[in-house]
Amino acid sequence: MNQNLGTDTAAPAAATQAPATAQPPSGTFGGMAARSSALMNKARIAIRDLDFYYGTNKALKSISLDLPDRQVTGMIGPSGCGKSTLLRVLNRMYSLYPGQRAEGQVMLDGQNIVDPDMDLNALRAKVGMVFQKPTPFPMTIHENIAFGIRLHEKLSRAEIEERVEWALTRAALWPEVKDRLHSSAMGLSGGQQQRLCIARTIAVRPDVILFDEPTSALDPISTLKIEELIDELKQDFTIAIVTHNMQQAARCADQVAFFYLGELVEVAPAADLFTAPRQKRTQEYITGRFG
Ligand SMILES: Nc1ncnc2c1ncn2[C@@H]1O[C@H](COP(=O)(O)OP(=O)(O)OP(=O)(O)O)[C@@H](O)[C@H]1O
Repeated sequence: MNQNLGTDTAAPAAATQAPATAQPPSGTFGGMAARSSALMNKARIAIRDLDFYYGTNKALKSISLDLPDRQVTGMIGPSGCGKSTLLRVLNRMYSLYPGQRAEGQVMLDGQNIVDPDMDLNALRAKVGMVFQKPTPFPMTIHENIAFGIRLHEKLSRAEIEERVEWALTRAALWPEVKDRLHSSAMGLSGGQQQRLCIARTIAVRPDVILFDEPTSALDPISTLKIEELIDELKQDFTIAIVTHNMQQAARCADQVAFFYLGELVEVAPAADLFTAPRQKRTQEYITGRFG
């Protein structure tokens, strides 16, 4: 888990990307940006010149972006700019749909995720996804977690029990469900269901977790819990979160990427992007002039 990829497997990211190394950039940025950039870890996923097509509609245009190891990348931008499409590339969900295709490089552990030969089962064990609407399976709380573990690993019964407890604890749900593990997951509240989905995702011990607007269906208290959880989980997992909520991006993300019409306009450490964006379009978006 969490072996560093490094950036040696791919060409450097686009000019708008702050380097995902411990080296502060020289010259180009002001002192604050340089200090913040120095906080970015090495890339866990390195995206280079990625194009994506829905049939003839090009939804992503030459995207180059690093997801730093064990840090949170926030993805923001107006509706239809390609944020969810990018997440769907990172776990190859698009492969289920004929006519959808990606070109370019998305490097993880020395392999190109968009390569047709990529082993999709292995990829989905490494890259987990949490959706907008909580989607527990109609089975018990325990089975929701154990089911995925059994699919990916051969563990003894005792090891499965241990992993179930570990995942529910990491997802900050264990104290609330430990006495009702064999009740239906459908009886949990929306916020609890979303934490169950997070537990289900981390139970197979992925390296990367993708969150697609994970709190948009939740109340403010449940939202806060999920945000705190994301902050906790980044100690062990590399995280990408798509959100329409800029305060959420500012609270959760180490770096933020702003997309517009299928292009990556700018990526920077969160504090810099929200206080000193370098691109006019970013500034217009974060000040509410469009979107
Ligand atoms: N299944 C599809 N078939 C054809 N075009 C699609 C499909 N899904 C998305 N698109 C198009 O791809 C582009 C990017 O959509 P995407 O859903 O990635 O945007 P988004 O930034 O996630 O939007 P939102 O914030 O509204 O969820 C849009 O132009 C959209 O119309």
